[in-house]
Amino acid sequence: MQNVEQDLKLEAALALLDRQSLDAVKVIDPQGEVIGVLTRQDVESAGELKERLAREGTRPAYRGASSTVSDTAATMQPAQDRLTRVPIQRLLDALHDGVYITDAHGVTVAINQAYERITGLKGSDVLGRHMRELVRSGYISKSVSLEVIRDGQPVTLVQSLRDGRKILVSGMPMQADDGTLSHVVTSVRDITELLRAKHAQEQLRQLHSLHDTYSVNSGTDEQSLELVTSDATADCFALAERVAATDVKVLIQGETGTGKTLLARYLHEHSERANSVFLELNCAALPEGLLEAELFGYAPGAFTGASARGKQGLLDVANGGTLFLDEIGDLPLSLQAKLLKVVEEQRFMPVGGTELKRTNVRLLTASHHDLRVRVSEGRFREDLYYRLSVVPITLPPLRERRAEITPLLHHYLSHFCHRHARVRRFDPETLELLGSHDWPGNIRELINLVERLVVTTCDELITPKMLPMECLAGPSGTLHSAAPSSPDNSPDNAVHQQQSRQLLEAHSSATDDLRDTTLKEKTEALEQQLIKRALDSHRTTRAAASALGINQSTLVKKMQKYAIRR
Ligand SMILES: Nc1ncnc2c1ncn2[C@@H]1O[C@H](COP(=O)(O)OP(=O)(O)OP(=O)(O)O)[C@@H](O)[C@H]1O
Repeated sequence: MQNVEQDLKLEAALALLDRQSLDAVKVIDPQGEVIGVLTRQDVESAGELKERLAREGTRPAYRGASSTVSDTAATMQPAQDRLTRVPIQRLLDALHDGVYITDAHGVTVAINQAYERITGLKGSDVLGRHMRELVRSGYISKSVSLEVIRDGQPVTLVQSLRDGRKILVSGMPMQADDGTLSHVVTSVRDITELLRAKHAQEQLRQLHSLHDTYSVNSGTDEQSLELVTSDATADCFALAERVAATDVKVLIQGETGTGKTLLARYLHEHSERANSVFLELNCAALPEGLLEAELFGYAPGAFTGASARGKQGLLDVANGGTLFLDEIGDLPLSLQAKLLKVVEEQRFMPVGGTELKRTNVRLLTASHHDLRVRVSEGRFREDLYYRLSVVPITLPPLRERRAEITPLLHHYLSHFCHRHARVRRFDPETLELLGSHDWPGNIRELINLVERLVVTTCDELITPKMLPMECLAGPSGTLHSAAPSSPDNSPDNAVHQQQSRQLLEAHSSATDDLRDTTLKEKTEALEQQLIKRALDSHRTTRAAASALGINQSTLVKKMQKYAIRR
């Protein structure tokens, strides 16, 4: 804070701004009312003003009253005697930002040239008119001045002009000496370009964050399009290649893990949109509200907790590219109606929005449900089904394309050996067992198992005893197990693994001897062997029972039944 007592000419006032690194100077009229604010940016345009003043021989002077100069603003009073030589309008016109001044009642008393340039409104349209009247007659969409008068506080907001440009409007209340409101000074800045740059930045940010949530197209994806095919799937990929270049909607059906997403990427990468974005959204993964917001985006402050900036929907972000909607059969009916509009008109309404948005996106969809059944159950719109399934492709489960199992095992073994720097190979018997496994989780299950075997085994050779129990159950069901279908490292699974090893060993020695016996007898023989082994390797019946996954009393009963002693 400092006091200014000396006379200051206009140039000196501007220099003061510069020299003292002030951000703004308030300009006060002869009656002591603040009628303008010179910002640092205005100093830049002051050169032009000075030149003009010099040309006209005007040497305006300002007197710094015994007023306070803060770090950010200096208050100066025009010298009464020389005021007539300082046309305030000229000062306002020198500003780069638009200025709009009303009195305390909201009647327009001054605007500058920049305001006319930015808004396209003329002084003759607004001077002397009340803001309410201007809003009513449509000259101005919203009056910041009226808000400042109502609240007695500065107000800043972004307004849209009819030509789409955005302006930042900041209204400041100006007080008279007695503390009452005297004027409202509003500055107006065209921020269209600034917003455009910010928007681009925000789009980029959202795209980056999408990488974490969704699969965004990336040529470096390790699993991208490294295909193992057999006759059963080669036809699917050939068909995909034929239709990829067109924009037709493809509905991919198949069990989980059969490669639906991979096929969708394949379609995208063989299409003309290959250089644009590929986004994937799993419609079964989110509750309805969130799904709608992700897909269609929302307007700023559309609902409690919504970002004040709003959010772009995937339909927007994927504009020009491909949007893959996985598990489309789980899309709630209300959103199916909205999606139908996108399919038919390439337009959609963001949540809480007021304007329809256009999008040029190729929609690919997939479902593990039979969508026709969903339609017949009334859970999927028939019109949407036909729109989305112009070309339906069904990927068979892995058990129906067994020819792919061994190539897939080798493919992923070398992939994970490379990734984890290990050397591993499959024992032929292991390959045989895995080749006859039913793979309910399809290729994803196979990939997970291979990675797990690579990292958990110590020997180079992967033998059958290292396999989880469920993989020992061949298609004939000779050894059926209730083990969990996906491999994991839980203690439960360790028990199952141990059991499976025992079962396998028991199986190989028992099958020959028992060829002519009944299933019940075989099972009992195996059970006895397993119990004996468990008792051999554990000190107590409790530990043996736990290793077998049964409780102690069951084990004791079985020991009695088979007359097994410790
Ligand atoms: N023909 C193939 N050759 C090699 N890898 C494949 C093949 N098909 C699928 N995969 C791989 O199998 C895994 C599962 O495939 P994908 O995610 O495409 O299945 P999905 O049917 O979309 O599964 P979900 O229904 O659970 O979404 C992926 O890692 C994928 O790269």
